Amino acid sequence: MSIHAPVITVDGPSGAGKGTLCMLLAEKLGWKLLDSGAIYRVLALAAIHHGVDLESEDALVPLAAHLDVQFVAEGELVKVILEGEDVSGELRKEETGMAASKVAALPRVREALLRRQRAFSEEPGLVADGRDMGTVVFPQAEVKIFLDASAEERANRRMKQLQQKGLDVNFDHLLKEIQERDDRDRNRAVAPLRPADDAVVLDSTEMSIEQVTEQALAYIEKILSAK
Ligand SMILES: Nc1ncnc2c1ncn2[C@@H]1O[C@H](COP(=O)(O)OP(=O)(O)OP(=O)(O)O)[C@@H](O)[C@H]1O
Ligand SMILES: Nc1ccn([C@@H]2O[C@H](COP(=O)(O)O)[C@@H](O)[C@H]2O)c(=O)n1
Repeated sequence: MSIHAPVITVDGPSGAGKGTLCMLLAEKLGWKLLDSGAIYRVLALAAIHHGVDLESEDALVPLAAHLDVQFVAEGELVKVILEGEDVSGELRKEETGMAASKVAALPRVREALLRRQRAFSEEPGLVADGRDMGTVVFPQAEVKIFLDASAEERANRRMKQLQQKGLDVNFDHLLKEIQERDDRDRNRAVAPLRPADDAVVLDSTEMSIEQVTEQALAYIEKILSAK
């Protein structure tokens, strides 16, 4: 029997649909949600605002350890406040994701953010979205899902998402950025993006959001009812 609050981890590459799936799962189960990518993105923004080099591990570690950030729920949305400033818009930009993947490649930076991520785990349970949730942050998680999709499909989804925000985007440029970020996330020395040994892999390339949610829920129910 587990002595900690139950955790469901959802890892995978950028644009696979992790955030969408995690939000729906957390809503259905009434569990907490951790968007760990947002923490790396906030750190990257803090570094940029303070003129800190994104590759300087020595300068980034204290910034990570004392990150002054609040996630404020406002209806369906979460406002992100960094050092008193609302950075919610800036946070979701593609360039912020790219900067986040640079700071996320540094081992001591990841170490400095571990406790902050684990603190999200509380009753009745947590749905954790990221790259290393099942392998490093919550290795004891009851359910581990690795959500994948082809790079082309992910770029296509991102393009539609940005177009809905009224932005003019180029598919080839987005695909190149996604591949560059994947490459950095998969090949870094610490906590590289990969499925945990005990994760189920869901390939969502040909699946709708509803189909992904249905399959994930069926898997979660199967595992949790057997515990
Ligand atoms: N199965 C799906 N079919 C079509 N579109 C999808 C699917 N899942 C998610 N999407 C859409 O793809 C876009 C990216 O999804 P989402 O933000 O959930 O991905 P993510 O894996 O969390 O990405 P990131 O790691 O970069 O934050 C969103 O616009 C979302 O609505
Ligand atoms: N557990 C995690 C989560 C994220 N990252 C890095 O942050 C970048 C941004 O993540 P998004 O999910 O918000 O797109 C991502 O590319 C990773 O480099 C991470 O390393 N570990």
